Amino acid sequence: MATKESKNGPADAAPADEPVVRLRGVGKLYGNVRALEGIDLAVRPGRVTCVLGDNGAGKSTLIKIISGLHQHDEGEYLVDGEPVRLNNPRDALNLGIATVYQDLATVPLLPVWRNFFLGSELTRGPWPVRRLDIQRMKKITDEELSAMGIHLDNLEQPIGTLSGGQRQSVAIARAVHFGARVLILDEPTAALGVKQSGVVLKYIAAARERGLGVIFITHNPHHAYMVGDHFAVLRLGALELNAAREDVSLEELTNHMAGGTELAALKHELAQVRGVDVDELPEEVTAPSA
Ligand SMILES: Nc1ncnc2c1ncn2[C@@H]1O[C@H](COP(=O)(O)OP(=O)(O)OP(=O)(O)O)[C@@H](O)[C@H]1O
Repeated sequence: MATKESKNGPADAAPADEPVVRLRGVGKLYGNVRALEGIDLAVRPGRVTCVLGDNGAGKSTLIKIISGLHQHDEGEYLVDGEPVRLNNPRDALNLGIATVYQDLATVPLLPVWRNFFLGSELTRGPWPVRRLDIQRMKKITDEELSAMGIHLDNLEQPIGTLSGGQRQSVAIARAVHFGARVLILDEPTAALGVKQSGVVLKYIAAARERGLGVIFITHNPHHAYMVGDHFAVLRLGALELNAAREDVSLEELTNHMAGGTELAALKHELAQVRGVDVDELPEEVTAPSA
């Protein structure tokens, strides 16, 4: 079970605009490897918080802490304004924090509606003749997908026959149905082409419209900027940018992600290689902003 830490009692009710999830100075060590340090992050209802960063920057560690898979070693993790310590993902789910992983944990050969209710099947009738309530599960699946603007011709089709974008969208609708207030999306567009990524971005926006706080993990600043309200860029375990949309342009975000200084050095090296026309590389590579 999640334990609420005693510093704030239940009397300290969270004000209406309080973030659902807030991290204050959170740090994490794996032995003597420092994976995260001094992370401040707020996830508000009806807002998309994008977490960007290169490989090894600490994105997975951060979502593991928020989703209850790992515990933080430093700082505070607050839910509804109260410090918590989550022992497992069930604790996070009980607080309304759901994670949609890239592999989606679906059974490809089972119909869409079976996957929607996987592990939480509805039944009817008394024990020992209790049976699956197939009609109700199909109806709810249909209603929940429609509410997110997802229209499938046939809920009987195996989920493995859907496109990658559609499968992600079903997983998002499923999390919303089972009571998520905060949705963590682990690189949902990483393996998708342009069109399918567009499908997923549309449903991220739909989840926001339904009042969820969304944490969107991505490598891609363009995808982040299409739906993001707030941007956190991780670099070597620390936040190198933590800015609201109005305070950062797409160009700045791209430059932070690209590591402008490193790219400038790379461009210099490429200049020594025959056949690489460095003048064709983007201008910001040579003039990174601070
Ligand atoms: N279980 C572990 N034991 C030791 N070090 C770890 C462990 N997990 C992660 N690390 C280290 O912590 C740092 C952050 O890793 P993390 O996986 O969180 O980064 P990431 O941004 O998610 O990268 P990727 O996009 O490649 O998954 C890295 O230096 C990594 O080597």
